[in-house]
Amino acid sequence: MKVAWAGSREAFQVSDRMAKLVANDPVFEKFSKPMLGRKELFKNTLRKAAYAWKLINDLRLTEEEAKWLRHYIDEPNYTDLHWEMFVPAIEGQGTKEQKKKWLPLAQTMQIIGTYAQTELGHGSNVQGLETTATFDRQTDEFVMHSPTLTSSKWWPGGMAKVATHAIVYARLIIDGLFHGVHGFIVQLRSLEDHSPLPGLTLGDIGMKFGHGTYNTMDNGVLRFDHVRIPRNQMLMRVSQVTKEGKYAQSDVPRQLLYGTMVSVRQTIVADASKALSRAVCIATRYSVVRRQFGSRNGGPETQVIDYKTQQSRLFPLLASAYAFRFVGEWLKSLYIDVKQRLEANDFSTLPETHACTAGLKALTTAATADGIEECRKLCGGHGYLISSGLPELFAFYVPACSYEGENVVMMLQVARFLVKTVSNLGYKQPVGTAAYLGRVTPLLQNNCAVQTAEDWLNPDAILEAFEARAARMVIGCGERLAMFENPEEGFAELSIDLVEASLAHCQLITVSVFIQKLNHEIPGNGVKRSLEVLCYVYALFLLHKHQGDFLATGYLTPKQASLANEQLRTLYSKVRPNAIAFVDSFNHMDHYLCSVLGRYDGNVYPKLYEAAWKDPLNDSDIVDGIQQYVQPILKQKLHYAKL
Ligand SMILES: CC/C=C\C/C=C\C/C=C\C/C=C\C/C=C\C/C=C\C=C\C(=O)SCCNC(=O)CCNC(=O)[C@H](O)C(C)(C)COP(=O)(O)OP(=O)(O)OC[C@H]1O[C@@H](n2cnc3c(N)ncnc32)[C@H](O)[C@@H]1OP(=O)(O)O
Ligand SMILES: Cc1cc2nc3c(=O)[nH]c(=O)nc-3n(C[C@H](O)[C@H](O)[C@H](O)COP(=O)(O)OP(=O)(O)OC[C@H]3O[C@@H](n4cnc5c(N)ncnc54)[C@H](O)[C@@H]3O)c2cc1C
Repeated sequence: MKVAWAGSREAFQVSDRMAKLVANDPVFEKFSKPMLGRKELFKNTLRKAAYAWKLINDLRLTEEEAKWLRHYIDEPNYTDLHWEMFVPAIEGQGTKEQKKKWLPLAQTMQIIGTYAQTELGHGSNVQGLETTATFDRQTDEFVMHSPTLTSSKWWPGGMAKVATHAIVYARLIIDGLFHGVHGFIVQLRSLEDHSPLPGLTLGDIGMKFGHGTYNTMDNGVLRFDHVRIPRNQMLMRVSQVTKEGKYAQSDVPRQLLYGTMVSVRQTIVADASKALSRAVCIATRYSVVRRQFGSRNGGPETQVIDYKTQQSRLFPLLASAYAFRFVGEWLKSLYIDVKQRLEANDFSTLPETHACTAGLKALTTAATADGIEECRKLCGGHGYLISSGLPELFAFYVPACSYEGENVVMMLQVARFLVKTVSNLGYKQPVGTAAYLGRVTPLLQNNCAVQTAEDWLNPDAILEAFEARAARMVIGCGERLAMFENPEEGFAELSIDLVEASLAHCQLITVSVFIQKLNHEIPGNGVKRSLEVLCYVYALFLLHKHQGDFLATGYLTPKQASLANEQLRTLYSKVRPNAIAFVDSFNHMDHYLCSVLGRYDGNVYPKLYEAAWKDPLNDSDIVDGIQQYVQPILKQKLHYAKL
């Protein structure tokens, strides 16, 4: 199962080696992080990042190994933006010459980059960005300027204190004419003494949610006061500006300017299963250790994992972790394919890839963020302790619902893709993830054939149910949209339904990828049978949760919906004996989990007790402030009524 989770034996070995490397090195200790102040926390992260870079070079780690190493170090920092956004932006949007000049500098970290798109006033609406890049023909330069307070760049990671360079997105202006938003490579700091270059105001935007997690990152603010950069620092694969000030667009579609976001959204989907599996691992192990009620004749109480209600909250999350792992793997291969096509100037699959990355990013991050919080509740009161590992994980994870495309905004992008697909149905056969929309007639006419709970243990029945629900919701939206004279007005009016239809479409993708995975790639019958159980749990849990959609679209009868729920309860009993094996298969080490409740050895209570004594408040019996503020109250002998 560890191999099935990792994707291959080689993938398992690489990640396992890196997990052990990090866990066994005292530099990467992280248990004391929540006790550090901001400055110490930040410096500590800089130290770890520098040490990691040294390891990567000394041990000659491959790109894959280096990614895993950074993952297990488990502290967001400037290198994430450098590797995940700055470098890919140059790769995807730079010309050959630009790549030749900038990539070697970035790949050896002689320069450190960030991605400066969002502004104080605009994040989702990229076309609304206000920063200007005005071409000056006399000097062959762009003048970068922040004309308003709301045009201040706001959020870019690593920008406040570390990055030497940034890809800055700004409105291109030539001779007073606006030519849309483009990316520019801008140097921010001196490579000699790290001071901000003249004309730039740079700072940190302040503390963020949680304590020890995202505050290791220096998210920054940046303002330009007429800062000049050479013309050849505009990323020019999509559009070019000549030294005469002529603006030209190549055959490459403008959407490629958004290409870096497609790449990172894909990574975010692949990473969702890491965060969810981590929370599920903690909650499952603890649910086996924790006992409440049910003791008879002085015997042990019941393990809380044996309560059906605990199972009904925990096991769907376990199944979701596996579903997200497989859909992440699938999306990665879709992305690798589109990347190769884009390099060869084939842009045909970009719209579908954009819809998949946007929608699955929204689906997986929302479910993971909610799932982590559910795991905290599944651990009762102890889940609220930092030493459970869950509060910090939650604080680290929740911004994923906002960054790289706010989730609702992303679902609306999926909706645009679906509406377009439906309106083209007469003359363009949909392919890939939208292929089912080409079979609307049977999907709209046929109803579910399930008659017994057992009948739900059938991938075809499940797939058809999810296809019919998505098709009926999408087509329904399409029909209502057609009644509006102004399509944009209609889209806005129906946006709530469109977001729900997009979710149905994305859930269909996750369910069908899980089913495909079972059909083709699982080594070992035992592993395959166990994963089948999780696949059914995932699908029937979604069906139960969204049964309103399945019933309202008329595909299911109430009886069939209740048979699905009956089968789901039976499936929980099949998951129970393997629950620990399922979470051990994630291969999460204690160092990575950083959780007393989720320890591999299950030795929870002594370690919980021990961890409490490490709190700085327990350094002495009488702490600072007691004599000054508590003792006087005790000694005054005043009755509150007399105050
Ligand atoms: C603990 C951690 C430890 C270690 C980590 C270790 C390793 C790290 C590993 C991974 C890192 C992973 C995650 C990162 C971690 C943290 C986050 C850090 C950084 C975060 C960065 C950011 O957030 S950067 C800013 C991101 N901003 C956004 O996402 C903005 C969202 N808005 C948009 O995308 C667009 O503006 C819009 C799509 C909403 C609308 O665009 P608009 O210009 O108005 O265009 P439309 O008219 O709607 O569309 C025009 C057509 O273009 C199509 N389109 C839109 N977007 C794309 C696209 N991306 N690709 C292709 N096509 C696109 C659209 O569909 C339209 O097409 P038509 O055919 O209909 O014309
Ligand atoms: C931790 C973190 C790190 C980040 N790092 C970076 C970075 O490195 N570089 C960078 O450039 N940016 C970064 N960002 C910024 C991030 O990309 C934006 O915050 C994100 O894209 C959301 O945009 P917004 O803040 O403008 O949200 P808004 O769009 O203002 O969202 C507010 C609300 O409005 C709703 N809404 C907006 N538009 C619509 C619409 N058309 N229809 C319906 N509802 C709508 C949203 O659903 C949401 O509920 C980071 C953000 C965070 C939290």
